[in-house]
Amino acid sequence: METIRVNIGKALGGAVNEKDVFAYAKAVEESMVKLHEGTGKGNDFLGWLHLPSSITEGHLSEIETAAKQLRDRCDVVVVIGIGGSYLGAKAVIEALSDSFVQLKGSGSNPMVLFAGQNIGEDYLYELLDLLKNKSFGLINISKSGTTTEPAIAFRLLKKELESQVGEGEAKKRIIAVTDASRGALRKLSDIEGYKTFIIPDNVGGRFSVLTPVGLLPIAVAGFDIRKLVAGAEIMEAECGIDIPFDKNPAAVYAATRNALYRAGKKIEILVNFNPKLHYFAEWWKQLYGESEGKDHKGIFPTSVDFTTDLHSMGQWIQDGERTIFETVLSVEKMKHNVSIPKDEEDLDGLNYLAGRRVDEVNKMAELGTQIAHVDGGVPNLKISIPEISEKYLGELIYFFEKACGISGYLLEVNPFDQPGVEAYKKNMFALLEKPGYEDATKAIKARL
Ligand SMILES: O=P(O)(O)OC[C@H]1O[C@H](O)[C@H](O)[C@@H](O)[C@@H]1O
Repeated sequence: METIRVNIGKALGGAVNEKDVFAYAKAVEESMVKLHEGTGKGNDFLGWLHLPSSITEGHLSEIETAAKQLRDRCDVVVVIGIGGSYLGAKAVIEALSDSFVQLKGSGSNPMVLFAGQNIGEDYLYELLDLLKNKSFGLINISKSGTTTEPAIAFRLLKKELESQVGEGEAKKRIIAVTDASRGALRKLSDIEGYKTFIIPDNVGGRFSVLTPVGLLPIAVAGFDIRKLVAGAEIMEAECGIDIPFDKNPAAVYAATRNALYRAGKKIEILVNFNPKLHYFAEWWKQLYGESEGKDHKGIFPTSVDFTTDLHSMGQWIQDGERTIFETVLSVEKMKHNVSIPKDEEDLDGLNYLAGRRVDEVNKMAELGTQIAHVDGGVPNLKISIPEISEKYLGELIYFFEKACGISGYLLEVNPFDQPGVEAYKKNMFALLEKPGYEDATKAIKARL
């Protein structure tokens, strides 16, 4: 059976060698045990570990039925959420969709839009303006149920929806995904009688794409959540505790990036040569950034879209400070076939490419870049993806989650909390004079 594959060959021979990676084998094994026995830091957030294999038929059917309810009633569905309540669905939908879906439409599928992932006033104005002539519904996602950005978006969109279709019909077009009992969104949903899905207590936001947080919007967009989960289940087995170090992709990836970090490679760049994976990298950045960046430690996760960014960031990567390494998401097979046409005049000098596929040019750009960057002192890991499909995206999701858990323990941090995120929120609430923040308001205003 074909699966995604990790190749670390081009990461070795410079800053680290095979011995340095294998030196992590024992620590990786210990990290695995901590994850599987629940004895490590943050062990009340390990629900994601067996999520793919424990999702029931009944649960998937319930999600599909709710998705159908929205699909039948709405031309547009706005998914409201931020961070882990946004990026997984956005990543998968973007990867699987036609690049011009918003202009072409998507057959019988509703258009899926996002809100609550920023506090852009113009963004919200323009969205509300668009929705005025549309039959729309809402999926409101917040694990805590108290996050400011989605709460503002929901208040605005709910009002617009109710004024368009009335309160009764609006209730049928709103689905909430939130905590079982806590938070403002839970309270509101119970009072209004919205259909709700629960985010399990033991699954943190950035590990929640395989819960209704990701699965419901993905199903609404018309994609096969069963294949996504089945792909994740394949990697749950392939990255299992019983798979030896050198055969276990999550173990090898976690060990290699930690070996590189210890050798001074402080920045990991997730590279794609396929614009459909742009948001997959955004999802990955939250996963690794929030999991590892703490106690004044952690690889800084960043991303580039090639070849686009070879014409902007390429110079820095080739020639800047040697503190970086790259992890390339390499998609093997394209969905479509476009060949370069012959031109009699050949003024652009491209006839040497006539009859060859655009993807062949892209693949040579990828190979040429790998050789150039390795020559320039940038270690290069490669993750081969047979094609972009639900199955392989599911595999990628679980692979990265498992490697992240292992890697966080190798770094000796708690990979499952994010205390640092609260600092800006406290200041923002104090500056906005939120009730309960009176002392903080006084203190922060004195500093301005
Ligand atoms: O789902 P929510 O509770 O609304 O949280 C949404 C996001 O915002 C928080 O500030 C955290 O940093 C993220 O880990 C989380 O995914």
